[in-house]
Amino acid sequence: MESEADHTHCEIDQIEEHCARQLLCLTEQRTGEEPRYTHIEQNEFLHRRPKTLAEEDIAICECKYDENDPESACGERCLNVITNTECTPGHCPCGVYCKNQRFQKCEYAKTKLFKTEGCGWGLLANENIKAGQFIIEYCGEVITWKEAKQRSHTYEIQGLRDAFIISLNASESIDATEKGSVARFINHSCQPNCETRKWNVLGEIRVGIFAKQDILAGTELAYDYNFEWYGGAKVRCLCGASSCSGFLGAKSRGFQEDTYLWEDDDDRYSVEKIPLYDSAEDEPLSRLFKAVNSSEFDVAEMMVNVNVDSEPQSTALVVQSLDSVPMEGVVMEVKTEVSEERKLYSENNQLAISKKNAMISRIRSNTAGRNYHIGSGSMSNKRSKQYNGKLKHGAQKQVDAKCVAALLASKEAQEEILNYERMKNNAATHLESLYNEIRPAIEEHERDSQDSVATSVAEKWIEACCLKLKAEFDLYSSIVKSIACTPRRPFGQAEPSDGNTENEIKYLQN
Ligand SMILES: C[S@@+](CC[C@H](N)C(=O)[O-])C[C@H]1O[C@@H](n2cnc3c(N)ncnc32)[C@H](O)[C@@H]1O
Repeated sequence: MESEADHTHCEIDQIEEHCARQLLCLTEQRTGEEPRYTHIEQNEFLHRRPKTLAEEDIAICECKYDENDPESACGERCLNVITNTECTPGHCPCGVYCKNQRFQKCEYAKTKLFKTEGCGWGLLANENIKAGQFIIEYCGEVITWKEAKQRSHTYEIQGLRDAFIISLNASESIDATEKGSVARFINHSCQPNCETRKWNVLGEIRVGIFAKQDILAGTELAYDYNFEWYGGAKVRCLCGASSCSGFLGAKSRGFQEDTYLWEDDDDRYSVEKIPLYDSAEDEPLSRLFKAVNSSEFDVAEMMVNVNVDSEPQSTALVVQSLDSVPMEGVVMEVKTEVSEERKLYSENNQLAISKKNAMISRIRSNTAGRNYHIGSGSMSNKRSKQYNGKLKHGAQKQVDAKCVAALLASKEAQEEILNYERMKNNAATHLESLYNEIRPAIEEHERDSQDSVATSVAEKWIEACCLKLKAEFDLYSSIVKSIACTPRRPFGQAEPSDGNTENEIKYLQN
């Protein structure tokens, strides 16, 4: 049974931990080492006052404390817990025994900051953590969405490599760049052991990091950022999971629209320093730390090992090239070997195709799990040069119908191809105007981290996509048919002026 004395001990522990963290910040700031930030354990509201809960809005649960049943004092069955709402002190029937004030009382798991290989700083469990356990609150400055966009642009210009802005709700974000809790150091993994959850605490939404599974002391904590990488750098994901999506925020629009990588000139992402894992079995829970037997675990020793003795075991990392990163969305690949001496593929369509795929991707994905966003800062010249000219996997090559038609001897075949091309272009124009029409709706839903795109919007888009795909299919099948059945015009010969040139065979009609 918990007593008042236990509570006092717990508070003293928390104060000690708080002081230790402040000291760490100050020490690091003094020695000029990263990370430099101000440690806070409460969100700071920059554009408004924190909400105060009106008496009538206080959610009071029906729990009754029973000393023989620890779960009775606001455990899993508590109505407030079920609705992700913390009990209000002074109003909970369980009084001091209420276990549902974890954010308010900073009931964090013990964690430890450490230097990773390749991902900057990271956070590890400094005690065994149970599945579902609240680990820490993601604290920072609460700012408007607009301010978040401006800030991330500024950070980008300043050359800040790490992103610390997460989405709080439809119109607000938390920026932990300058001020935050140690949750700001938790790295991303495509196979994470933690997740974020939003809780209503005294009327305000707050973001917590929770364990998805039992986590042994010494294991690096990680959650799936799934963030909206609206602009700025793409960061190659170094989580090492077999299911790794290749990049941080790989599902986001920004990922598909932007084209440069931080790592190109960043020592931190030097790929030869990353250990190579041959198979999923070989893959550790964390790329950096295998699960450590907690009884033998010594954080101090490990910190030394990490900082001093961390020479890489392997000198190679298989890095997926950007070209091979799978994109969501419907793409059509047509391979035609029409001519060696003529360039049949137009790259002008790359941007448009990429944009459409990004759109489809957004419609498909549910935004509920997305946490991060980066403002739509423009790409610096330096960065844009580094990645110029690289094609992304999803941006499939497009057949230049006019070039193909010009190679054919049959005027009828030429006309058919050009006709299908016109239809395809019309469908593309329709899709383009639809994109502009529904864009505000899409963006609005993207900002709302709890919602997904409305079905009516998605249906409209899908219909236009299908029409365009059909038009493309018609065009490409016409090209394939023509190439298979119509002789080519000999190289250097003028284009046929009518359908009866010498070389022509009767064009195969439908
Ligand atoms: C919220 S911060 C995490 C703390 C950060 N590592 C630091 O040193 O302050 C997010 C940044 O960490 C880096 N990062 C996090 N997870 C990563 C991963 N799986 N692969 C590569 N970089 C990662 C990226 O630079 C990202 O923008």
